[in-house]
Order: sequence, then structure tokens, then C-alpha cells
Amino acid sequence: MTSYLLRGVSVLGADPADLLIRDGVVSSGAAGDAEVIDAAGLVALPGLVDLHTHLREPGREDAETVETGSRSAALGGYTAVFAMANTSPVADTAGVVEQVWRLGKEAGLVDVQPIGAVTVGLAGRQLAELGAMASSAANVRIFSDDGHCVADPRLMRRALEYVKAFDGIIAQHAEEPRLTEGAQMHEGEVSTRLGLTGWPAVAEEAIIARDVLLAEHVGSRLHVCHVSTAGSVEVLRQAKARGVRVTAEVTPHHLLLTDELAASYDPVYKVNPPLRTASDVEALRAALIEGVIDIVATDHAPHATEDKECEWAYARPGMVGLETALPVVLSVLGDRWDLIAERMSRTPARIAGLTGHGTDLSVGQPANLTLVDPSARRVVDPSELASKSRNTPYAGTTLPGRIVATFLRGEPTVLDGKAVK
Ligand SMILES: NC(=O)N[C@@H](CC(=O)O)C(=O)O
Ligand SMILES: [Zn+2]
Repeated sequence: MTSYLLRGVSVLGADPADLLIRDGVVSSGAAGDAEVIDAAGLVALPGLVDLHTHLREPGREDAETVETGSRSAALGGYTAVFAMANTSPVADTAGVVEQVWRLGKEAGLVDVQPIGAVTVGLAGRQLAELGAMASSAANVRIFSDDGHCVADPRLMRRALEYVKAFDGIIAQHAEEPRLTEGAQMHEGEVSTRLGLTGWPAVAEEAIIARDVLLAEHVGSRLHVCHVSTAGSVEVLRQAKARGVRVTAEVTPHHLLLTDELAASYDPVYKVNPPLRTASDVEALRAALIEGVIDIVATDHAPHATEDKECEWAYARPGMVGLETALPVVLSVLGDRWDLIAERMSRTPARIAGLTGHGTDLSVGQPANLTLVDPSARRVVDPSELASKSRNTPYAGTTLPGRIVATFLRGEPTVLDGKAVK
């Protein structure tokens, strides 16, 4: 196994020093025959951890596979991703989650941790085999019907009760379906102007309010996917102040983009939950800094060209995000490296109970890390993405930061900005 010496690297913005990677861990002592990487001007972060990735395998391998999604993740600085269950077949049995987990191991580019469905077929009618998925080789601890809301309150209560036994988490896609029927974008001034049916903020907020009460009642753990409104932030703030066991994520696109973009009628901007207003963006940024929102998660949602390059009404919602997440967050938070490490690596690893990731880069710790050039600027070119899909909302946009290298347990998955396999 090759050793690496990162010469003159700045760990989380600290003064430049050498960092030795040997036998899969951060090491000390003589560099010996280690391969030297000139890391002057580069910043080392613990490898990023994404709690919300859609890898599309099994079922839509034309849009993404576990392997192409893993490569996209590594290029984005990630060392672990959690794969959502809305595949085909749905990841609602031990068999399917084990398949995804095994495909992740075979690709060997990031640790792929499957998320199990809450309900059979994501249909919201009966609980899936949560226990069988938890005790499978994939060791599932997070369950979600993402793409769909667990709208039935009794089912949501039962799910929270069930996973409490093994300290599992229900991750909710918060959308009251009766309030979003036919919705095409955020309900507000822009939707009125464009004549498109809106998804009101309250459709998200009402479910979060209900679910924090259910989680409080049961004493179980709730995670809220892709929080998108200022009102949701207030519900979460109050719940956390009462000690409810709730965590929440925000996506890079909800931190940067607004509903005004829908006026282009370009379906690349169609996503669930929809892009909201500038004041929502402001509230989400403040909540992320404050910690009311715990983490950034990509909601990487690759879609085939025919599902995106069509009329707005027929296009599937979702955006790819793994390769642009860190640059977008850098553009929002600036070089607050410790905060970035907290929100994109340590806290997601802690929420998921994922050991070996999100650790500090001290001697003896697993060498899961990413090297970033913060002074680089990159114009996003969809044709250069490693993802199989091209649906990025940032085509032609200049973003700060370039991911130069990523290491998974001491082995490079990305070097010189290129995937090694
Ligand atoms: N975010 C999206 O717009 N789409 C996701 C589902 C989801 O995360 O809700 C997808 O699977 O395509
Ligand atoms: Zn969702």
C-alpha cells in the first residue's frame, strides 16, 4: 500500500504542515518512500459524508449506477454516501439493501450505506421489513420513503416506535400530499405570475410540525430531509429547544437558488421541494450557521435526458449535486473550514452513527479526507461531470474551489482532480 506525504497542507485552514498517510491512517514519523504531493495552498478536510444521495441502481442504470454515483461522490470530496431507497425495485427488503451495499463495495470509491424504505414499495400503506434490513449485512439504521412523504400519521408513529428499539432514524420527505396535488413550483408571487400550480410552504411545515410532535411523543429520532422554508426553520428551532430528537438537512441548491429561476421554464430548475424565495434562502443560511439545520445533504437526483429535457410539467424533479456541493457551500459560507467540516462531514457521520468518517485528521485516525484548492475557480460544464446524468442547475456558473484529491482509508480515489478508477 503506497504511503503519501501531503507537503505543506493546511488542515482546516491551520498553518501549513506535512501530513503523512500510511497503512490507511494518518501517521507520524519519517516519510521514507512515501509519494510526495505538493499541497501548498491546499486545505485538507475530513472526507465529506452525504446522508441523501439517489444512486438509481437497481432500476434506472441509464441515469446513474452505484459505480458512477460513487465516482461522482469521490470527485466531490465525499468518502461516504447514503443511498436513498426509491430505486426499482424499491429498497424495502434485506435483499435489495444488501445488493446496493455490495455494489458499493465492488465500486470501492466511497462507502455506500443503503437507506431502507419505511413502507412497502414506498406506497405508504404498510411498514417495510425494517428489522430485517437493520439486521442485514447492510446494517441499515436510516429509513426513508424519500420522494414520497410518510403521510399517514399512524404509520409514521409506528415507524418511529419500531426503529426506537435499535436507535434507528426515520428520515422524512416532508410534504403533505393533499396540499401539493399538481404542484409544479413554489406557491407564491412567481407561480402566480407564471400560472403554474404552487407547492405552498405550509405543505412542508405542517408535516414537520406533526412529525416533531410524534417523535417527541415516541421519544424516537426524526431526521428532516431537504428543509426549504423559513417557517420550517422556526418549527425546528422550537422543537430543538424542547429537546426533541430531531435533526435536519438543507441542500446546496436551496442555499443558493430561488423560485425566480422557474420563469425560464427550464426544467433543470424543477426540484422537490421546490426552489423557494430569497427570504427563505436567507433563513436557511442563517439556520445552517446557527445549527438549527444540522447538515448539508446533496439530494443528488440524477435523471436521464428524456426525463429532464421536455416540457416543465412532464419533467422529473431533481438535480445532480455531488460534484458541485462543496463549491456551492464555499460560495455561501466562505472559508469557514471548521463549520464546513462540521456540517458536511462530522455531524452527518455522527447522526448516522458512521464510524471512521468525520473524524479529525490526527495521528492514528482513518485517512478519509479530501484536499481542496480554495483559490481555484471552475466554470461548471455538465459534459465534464462523472455522473451519468447532466441535470445540473449550475451549467456555465463559476464556482469557487476545486477538489484536488480524495482519500478513502488511505487510498486515493481522486488525484489531480481526476478519479483514479
Ligand atoms: N428531490 C427531487 O426532486 N427528486 C428526488 C426525490 C426526492 O429527494 O424527493 C428524486 O429521486 O429524483
Ligand atoms: Zn425528497
